[in-house]
Amino acid sequence: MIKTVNLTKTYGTFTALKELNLEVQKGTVFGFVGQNGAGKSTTFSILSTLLTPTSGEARVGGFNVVTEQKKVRQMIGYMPDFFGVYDNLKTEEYLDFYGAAYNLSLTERKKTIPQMLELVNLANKKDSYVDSLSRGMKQRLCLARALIHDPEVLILDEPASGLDPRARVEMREILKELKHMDKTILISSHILPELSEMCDVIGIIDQGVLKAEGSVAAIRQTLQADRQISVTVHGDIETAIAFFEQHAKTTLVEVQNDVLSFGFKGADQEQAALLSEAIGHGIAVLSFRPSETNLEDVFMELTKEVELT
Ligand SMILES: Nc1ncnc2c1ncn2[C@@H]1O[C@H](COP(=O)(O)OP(=O)(O)OP(=O)(O)O)[C@@H](O)[C@H]1O
Repeated sequence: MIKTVNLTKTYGTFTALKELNLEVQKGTVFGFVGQNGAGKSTTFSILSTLLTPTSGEARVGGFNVVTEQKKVRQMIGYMPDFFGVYDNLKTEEYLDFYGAAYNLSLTERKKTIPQMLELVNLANKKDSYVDSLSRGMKQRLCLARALIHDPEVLILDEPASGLDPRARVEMREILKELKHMDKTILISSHILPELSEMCDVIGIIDQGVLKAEGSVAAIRQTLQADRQISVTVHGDIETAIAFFEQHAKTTLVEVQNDVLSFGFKGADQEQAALLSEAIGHGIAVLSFRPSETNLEDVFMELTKEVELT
């Protein structure tokens, strides 16, 4: 549904986005994670046809975002990170205005607008002025606006930013509903747990470069992030210390209260092999426990790498 090939955007000598290659399948919820300035909004603006790439290509539903803008715009609903609302309009009028802008007939608007207001939990606010709405409500109204022409693809730039925890939960529930409606959703955030829960695939971007892409579990595995392994043995701990110290994939072996721990860099398979080797060496392993790498650690690991280069 969405494909970018070597997508690049430069501002003068500054590269905001560097050779981004993305592929998002229909019906997928894709989470774009990165710190401020990583290049998320730049990517979303290009996909929404609002910004022209310097080089490379981007397609939505097979249509080129530069040469087939009209077709792309019909396919997407875009919710920018900063949005303006027309304060002197009532919510229903506001959606009517956008519906008309998308060439929906009066009959279509009369049918669609109540459905959209229902979907974003604003049915009881249809006669309220936009400026009387809370931030969370305004954000949901903008989501309804992005949905007014029933687009197949939704591009949501930090839809939960600035919302209190309750409003975030509400937003998340609406997005779950949209997922069930088989929309393809691209959503950005710098808050990882929020995305990991509701996205099928996550892409981590840093300084314009896509550092990793895949399911949360796959990202952890591909990165082979350093993990900490704790081992307890029955009997001779000295042999175990010597074994783990000489092993090529372990670092910083230490013992505390009869628990041996060390750093380990390797994939799951190699970790399993290490345990077999230890047993093969006659070490009576009682427990062998790797620490859980959470998404936050993965993210920190990735961005640390970039700072070092
Ligand atoms: N018009 C512009 N001129 C020059 N630099 C720009 C312009 N727009 C964006 N940038 C720079 O490009 C980089 C990427 O910005 P972008 O807005 O895509 O980041 P982001 O990941 O969306 O961050 P945020 O979460 O803060 O919105 C930033 O360093 C930003 O300062």
